[in-house]
Amino acid sequence: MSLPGNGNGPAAGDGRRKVYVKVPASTANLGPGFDALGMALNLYAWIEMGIADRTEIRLYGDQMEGVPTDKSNLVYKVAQQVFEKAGVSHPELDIAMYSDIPLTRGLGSSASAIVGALVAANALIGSALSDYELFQMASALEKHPDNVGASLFGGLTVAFWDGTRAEHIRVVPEDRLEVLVAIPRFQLATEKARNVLPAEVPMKDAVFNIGHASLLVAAFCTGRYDQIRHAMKDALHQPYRAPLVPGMSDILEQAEVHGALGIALSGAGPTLLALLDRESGRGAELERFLTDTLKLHGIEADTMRLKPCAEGATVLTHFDPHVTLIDNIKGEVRA
Ligand SMILES: Nc1ncnc2c1ncn2[C@@H]1O[C@H](COP(=O)(O)OP(=O)(O)OP(=O)(O)O)[C@@H](O)[C@H]1O
Ligand SMILES: N[C@@H](CCO)C(=O)O
Repeated sequence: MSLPGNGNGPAAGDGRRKVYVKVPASTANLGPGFDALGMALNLYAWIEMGIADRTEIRLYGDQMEGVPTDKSNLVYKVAQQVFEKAGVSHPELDIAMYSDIPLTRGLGSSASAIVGALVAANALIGSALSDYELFQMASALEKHPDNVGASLFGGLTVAFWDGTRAEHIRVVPEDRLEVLVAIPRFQLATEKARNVLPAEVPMKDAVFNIGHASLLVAAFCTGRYDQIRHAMKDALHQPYRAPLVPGMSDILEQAEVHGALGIALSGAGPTLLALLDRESGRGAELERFLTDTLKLHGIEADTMRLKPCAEGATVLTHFDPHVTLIDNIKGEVRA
């Protein structure tokens, strides 16, 4: 993380209650589990929220460029939905947010904002809504349950949303599973990456994905990581999205030769996400392969070594309302 220095806005010193939420990034689909599988990652955003006389929204970190600071902000709007559902009114909010999750890259930034806002607003009103209700709201807002399920509950989530209800089961991957992401230095909005998908798919492709997604879940549940290379294949979205990410097809074809247990487009992209066995010792080779291949296709990318995160969004009780959000986070990182 790269935290800014001090002087990032006023400390919460008016004596009113503030709540703090830490929410993980997420990767969706994991190849074949389109709109169904999600995994929380140890890359985070933090939200501070309090009731105020006048709305103020402060955004910190390198990842917030272009995000509005008025009442059109997603966090503000989602918080209002929580209050409305709970039958209370708090039109003015003091919100601060710091995020290490890159925007519009396929690492669930919008889901982190939605989930962080839901959990923070709910905490502010004494947890009037259940986690199940928050999950229904999150899935309806994001229009698919994969990223929001992972950010809310942590671990690997297997979920559906049928347009009116969402259900999920959480599985915690073993410790030896590591994640390597290559994040191209360009943004790809989910909306754009969904618009290239066909409205209908051949039955054989649907059957292909049901088998592969099912095998992938079974591989996670049983620790049969040798099956991930076979299971993490997709016929429903990656073939259509490949032209949006130059180099992606070569990477999907060859990453296992360079040490990946499996590889996929992360969410709607453009990030590519490889799973690794910690004991393989091949992380550096794989990292080179990913960045070199993207570079061959004219794409600069940054890599991050991550891990699955077992915990979902968490209300932090140890943050001090008398210092800034940034100072609280710095304290947490040091702790
Ligand atoms: N902290 C935030 N506050 C307000 N809005 C945000 C925040 N983070 C993300 N967003 C909104 O979400 C948009 C990005 O959502 P999008 O679904 O395109 O990408 P993503 O969530 O990063 O990727 P993916 O869904 O593929 O994992 C941003 O352009 C912004 O409008
Ligand atoms: N399942 C979604 C995740 C992106 O938010 C997609 O692939 O479009």
